[in-house]
Amino acid sequence: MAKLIDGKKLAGEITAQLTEEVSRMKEKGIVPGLVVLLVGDNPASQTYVKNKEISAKKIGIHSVVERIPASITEAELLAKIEAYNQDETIHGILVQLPLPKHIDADKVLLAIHPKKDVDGFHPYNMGQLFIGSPDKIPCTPYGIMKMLEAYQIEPEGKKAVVIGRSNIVGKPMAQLLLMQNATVTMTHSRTQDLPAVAREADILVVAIGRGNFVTKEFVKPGAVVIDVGMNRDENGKLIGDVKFDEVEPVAGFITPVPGGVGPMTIAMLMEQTVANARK
Ligand SMILES: NC(=O)C1=CN([C@@H]2O[C@H](COP(=O)(O)OP(=O)(O)OC[C@H]3O[C@@H](n4cnc5c(N)ncnc54)[C@H](OP(=O)(O)O)[C@@H]3O)[C@@H](O)[C@H]2O)C=CC1
Ligand SMILES: Nc1nc(=O)c2c([nH]1)NC[C@@H]1CN(c3ccc(C(=O)N[C@@H](CCC(=O)O)C(=O)O)cc3)C=[N+]21
Repeated sequence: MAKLIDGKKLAGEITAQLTEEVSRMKEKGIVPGLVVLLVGDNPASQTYVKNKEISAKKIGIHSVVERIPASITEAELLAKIEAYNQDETIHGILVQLPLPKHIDADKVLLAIHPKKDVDGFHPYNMGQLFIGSPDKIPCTPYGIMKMLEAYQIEPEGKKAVVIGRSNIVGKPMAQLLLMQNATVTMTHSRTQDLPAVAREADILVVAIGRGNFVTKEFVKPGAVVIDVGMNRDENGKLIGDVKFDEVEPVAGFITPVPGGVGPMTIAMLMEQTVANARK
């Protein structure tokens, strides 16, 4: 049976440390501030934003959530971002993705000041990551690296396979594993014989967005399986991309959904916001 990687517990420990640190910062008159801009009423986004709000409150981060109607124009949204770029009480700006179709997400991410880009999605921060000197790191892959570290899983020399090549998860994930000297294979929807490729992995990271897609045929016995997926089944229950009950007996380590990668993503967002206020 696989050992469970408890993201929720680890995120709780990180949150507790941040809470202490923020109370010390407040004695010096510093209050970390985070703004989340949520455009439209994507129900999935609402849950994430709610969890971020709860976590920020717990830590003592000044948290602003702007719920903006989908009818906002691109120019109006860019103006809001510019105002937060100038606002000294705000150390982190996050624009929840996806955005409505009439708004160019690339333009929006480019408008966030790289120093306040606690998501690590700005092309400057992405570039820094890919040349090997990161400052802000995309929170989901960053949280995954923290989980590996906490469970003493050493990527060096291991074969890592990443399924999914999005800018927010798959690509930065592969880069972080590469920086830790793993031998990394990136796979996607055009990969031929994906189960055979995945079966080579000592560390398998799955970020596809299809419930229960990864079955035991994808997993080498003893492998570390990290499930990024957040999907709803026919009953509305939250499920990962990995068929947990089937893979768990084969894997060496596995992350659950919920309680795995999700809480760590939020913890890293808080960490990068506090780090910014510290500077
Ligand atoms: N827990 C967390 O904190 C987070 C969870 N998520 C979740 O992770 C999942 C992935 O998110 P994200 O990276 O944004 O997704 P995207 O939809 O942006 O990308 C999905 C990737 O999966 C690949 N893919 C799709 N179908 C297959 C297939 N049948 N075989 C192989 N590869 C496939 C796509 O390939 P191609 O490029 O060829 O189209 C693409 O590269 C979602 O469930 C999302 O909700 C996302 C962010 C944070
Ligand atoms: N600019 C931007 N940055 C993001 O980081 C970002 C985004 N846009 N868009 C959407 C994805 C998704 N995402 C999640 C974060 C936390 C949970 C999370 O807290 N999950 C919990 C509970 C979920 C629940 O119970 O509903 C868990 O897995 O245990 C999930 C998903 C961040 N994303």
